[in-house]
Amino acid sequence: MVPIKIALTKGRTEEQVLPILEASGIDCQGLRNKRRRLIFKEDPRYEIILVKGPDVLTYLNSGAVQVGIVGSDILAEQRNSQYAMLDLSVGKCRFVLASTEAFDPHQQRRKIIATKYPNITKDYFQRIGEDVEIVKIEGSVELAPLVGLADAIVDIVETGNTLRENNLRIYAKLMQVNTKLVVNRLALKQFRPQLRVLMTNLQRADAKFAAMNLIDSYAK
Ligand SMILES: Nc1ncnc2c1ncn2[C@@H]1O[C@H](COP(=O)(O)OP(=O)(O)OP(=O)(O)O)[C@@H](O)[C@H]1O
Ligand SMILES: O=P(O)(O)OC[C@H]1O[C@H](OP(=O)(O)OP(=O)(O)O)[C@H](O)[C@@H]1O
Repeated sequence: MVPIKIALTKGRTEEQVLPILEASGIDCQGLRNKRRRLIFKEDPRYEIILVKGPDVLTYLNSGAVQVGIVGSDILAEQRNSQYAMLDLSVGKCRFVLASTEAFDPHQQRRKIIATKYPNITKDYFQRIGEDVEIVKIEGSVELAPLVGLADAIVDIVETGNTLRENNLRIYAKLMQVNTKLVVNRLALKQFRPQLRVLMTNLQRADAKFAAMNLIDSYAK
């Protein structure tokens, strides 16, 4: 049987999804002890490759992989047209507009907004009918309004710690984010029975984790 190829986003997503992959019955020994390896074939049903988030759709669209596991922030930013088939309960956070106390959301001057996500930012300001200048930066986004690079930022917030520790506050909530399983359109036909098994098992494993996390969060 030809294995299904899965592009898994390296880093935070990989760490959060790994227990779900294992609980779904996929052999992840290799991923657990990966060192610098990037391809994992321990489970004969799957070939898992580790890629940067923004590259997941490049692999998926080219047909190099059939399945991608990636944050909905990246899918929205890249205006994905493949099928996001499964919502996982991990990677949950949200997009916000944030800045210092001194920021005036109604300022007359055209605002400068710093972000890692220019399309999401553009779409948001278009929706509310405001023309802004967007400055794309690659990380530590919270710095931008503190050092005068921008008036405000559009970024991801999970716990709110990064905003708090940098004396920033939220001015608007844009959208929710979570990790998704995306499937290449062609693969849906070619790998239908195998994809059914993968998705059913993942959904079940994810539901179990979500329930356990819910109980833990209430029991704290
Ligand atoms: N603070 C957060 N809490 C929860 N999920 C997050 C958070 N930040 C990012 N994510 C989600 O996890 C994915 C991966 O985040 P990660 O921080 O590993 O990526 P990155 O910062 O873009 O990558 P890199 O560190 O390689 O530049 C994001 O695409 C998003 O879906
Ligand atoms: O609300 P919190 O729980 O504090 O999480 C929010 C932070 O997490 C992300 O940054 P990341 O850790 O990916 O670092 P980066 O600055 O390199 O993007 C995001 O860009 C925020 O800075």
